Amino acid sequence: MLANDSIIVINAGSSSIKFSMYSGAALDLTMRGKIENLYSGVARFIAQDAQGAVVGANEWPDSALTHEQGMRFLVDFAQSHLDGHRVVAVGHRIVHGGVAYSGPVRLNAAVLADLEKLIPLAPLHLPHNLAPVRSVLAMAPHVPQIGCFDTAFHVGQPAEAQAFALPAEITAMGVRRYGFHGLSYEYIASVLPKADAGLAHARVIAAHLGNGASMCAIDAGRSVASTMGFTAVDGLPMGTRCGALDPGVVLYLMQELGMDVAAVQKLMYQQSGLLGVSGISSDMRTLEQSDDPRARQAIDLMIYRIGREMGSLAAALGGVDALVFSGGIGENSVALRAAVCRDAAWLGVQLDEQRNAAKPQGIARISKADSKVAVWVIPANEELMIAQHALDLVEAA
Ligand SMILES: Nc1ncnc2c1ncn2[C@@H]1O[C@H](COP(=O)(O)OP(=O)(O)O)[C@@H](O)[C@H]1O
Ligand SMILES: CC(=O)OP(=O)(O)O
Ligand SMILES: [Mg+2]
Repeated sequence: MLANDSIIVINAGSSSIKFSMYSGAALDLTMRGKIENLYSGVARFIAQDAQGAVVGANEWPDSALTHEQGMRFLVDFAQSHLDGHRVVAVGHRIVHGGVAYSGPVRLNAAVLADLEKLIPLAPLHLPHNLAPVRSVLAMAPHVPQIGCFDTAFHVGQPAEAQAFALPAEITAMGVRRYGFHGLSYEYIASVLPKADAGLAHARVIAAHLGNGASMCAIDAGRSVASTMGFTAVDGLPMGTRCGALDPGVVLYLMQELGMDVAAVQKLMYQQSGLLGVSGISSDMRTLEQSDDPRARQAIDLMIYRIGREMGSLAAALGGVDALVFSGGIGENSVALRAAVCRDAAWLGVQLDEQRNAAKPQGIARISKADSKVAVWVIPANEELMIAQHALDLVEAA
């Protein structure tokens, strides 16, 4: 990697597209940008250079911007802001790798065809993850594209953490728990020991709370359990996803209410969670500002379910030494962190209310000095993990 050689990273989430450009062998962040609020209200774009100066901004009022429209805008923007940088690789976050893809991989037509078969396992994400790969393949076929999987970090989980109690032949078909947000957890596991060397072998519960939300039990840097399972609809209630649901509900919806597969999928992925319970919004900021009791009810349900999952993950770990908040909600919602920590007092969590309320920027400890469980805020950085994996693969080639 020469100083002007750059890796572009694309992270297409369910409600946002983030992109970053890293340059030189040290992977210095040279530009980053984000379009958020896709499909709802006012979509916003902002891009910043290495110093944090705004180099681009846009707004799409009331237009319900799609991933495709967003990507088209970002490609145009990136091309006109390359500023002498040579793109040596494009790294992508790919939500599901299924059984076959357990580590970063060079993407080509054959791999794409394979991954397309996994779309039913991640209908809200995979089509948006794969579309930009195809566009870049068509525009610049010689540029290596690297896929990094959200499922990969969880591959080494104990067998019982991965298994459903289903007949063995169904399990053998790949119907098992995978876990997601793995790039986020991998980043957390990599930086936590740098923030506190005493936590290198710790039992950690990490909560990635964004539009998609999950929690992960990490033992000495390795994933041992996750709240997400076969798909990213399991576990916590999210912006628009219901999270864990008695499977009998699905049968009832189909048998008694006559809903077909598409309707049930839409209900579980797009009409539930914070949006469904509140009837107002999937956006935590909007709900926190509302005085409608249904907004409170939706937030309280999320907090309750985080607390329940914390108990479950603590059991998987045999105890807890640290709790980490990440993702748009985890990094920014002072009130949610306070409520979650109050509910987790039984585990030995003691939040420092002042540090929590100080809205920490960057990696910060927010628990009291004598808290048995250290509480940290670690801003999600899936993009850096992707850039590192892409660099490793390009250099190994
Ligand atoms: N200051 C804030 N206070 C509370 N919630 C916030 C704040 N900023 C962002 N959020 C919430 O974070 C969520 C989006 O998380 P993010 O990780 O950016 O999404 P994605 O999963 O699409 O990457 C939204 O619910 C948003 O309301
Ligand atoms: C896996 C997942 O839920 O991703 P996101 O948070 O980007 O929706
Ligand atoms: Mg996210």
